[in-house]
Amino acid sequence: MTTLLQCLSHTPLVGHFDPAPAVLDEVETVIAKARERIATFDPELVILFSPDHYNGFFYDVMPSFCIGMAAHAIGDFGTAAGLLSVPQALAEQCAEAVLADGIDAAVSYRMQVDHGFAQPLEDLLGGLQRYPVIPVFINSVAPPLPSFQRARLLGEAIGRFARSTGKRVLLLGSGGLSHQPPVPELARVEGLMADRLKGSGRYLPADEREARQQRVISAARRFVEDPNSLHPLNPEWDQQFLDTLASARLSDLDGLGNAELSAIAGKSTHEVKTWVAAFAALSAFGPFDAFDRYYRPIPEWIAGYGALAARPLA
Ligand SMILES: O=C(O)/C=C/c1cccc(O)c1O
Ligand SMILES: [Fe+2]
Repeated sequence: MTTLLQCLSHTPLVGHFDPAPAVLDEVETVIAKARERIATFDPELVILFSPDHYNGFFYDVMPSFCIGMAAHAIGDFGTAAGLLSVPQALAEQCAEAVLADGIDAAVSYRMQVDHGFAQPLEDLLGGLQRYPVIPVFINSVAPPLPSFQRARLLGEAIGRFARSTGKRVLLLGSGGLSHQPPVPELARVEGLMADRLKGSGRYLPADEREARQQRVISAARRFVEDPNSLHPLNPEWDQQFLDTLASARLSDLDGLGNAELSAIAGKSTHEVKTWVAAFAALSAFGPFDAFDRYYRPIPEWIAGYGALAARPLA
């Protein structure tokens, strides 16, 4: 097998405000199984699609897509901090191939990433540096957002590159499903917060970082008591989305507009474009089989929480 895919929701609330032990056990079992499968696959290259949450990408320059040539994680919410092991020459070849294929992704030689990248690297791979990883950012929170179609085409281009390497490639998608945590919006803030979103938030003072995290934890507590205190989770849409991916109907999502998705499932649901890109990359290897599907709405984590694996048909 030359490729394996694992998509998984992330949430920085893990360990800060957890669901009941039975739910936690269930999720840990799902993650442990995925981790074991990945260890057996023993990837030579990992390509990780993830969003950011105004920790590394800001409105000074906000790309739709960015491929990391080097990257470091900030360690927000207690996730791992430090350098990722990015194979620079291979990442450069990836960017060349993607641009030659018609997708104008930005590149970064100093990509700053948050829990969106760090959590799957820790939980699924065992750390930031365990395997060589090319990080691929998809803007999922800062309008104007890329469309489902562009995310799919990005994924297909990266998949063609991945296939051309001849390596055992693990494709990871991090984020989603339905959710809307209290991420600030440029159109709704002014003064210091607007300035933070425009770039001064790249190096937050410790007290502001702490206050920011506490705001999210408090919002989660309120959300459990009152599901309308944030945009409600949408298990029905989440399950349909998983059906769409599992049955390889990725282009069915092309017609779903960004405003429509926000209204149906919440403004951070655009993170599912990381899953679409990962599945599109897998599709470049031919027909695939999706398996080990998991889903549960977990309000404590402000997440329609899911997992789905896939591999090429034999
Ligand atoms: O505030 C943030 O940085 C993001 C929080 C969050 C909460 C729940 C689910 C997610 O995907 C998040 O990124
Ligand atoms: Fe997120």
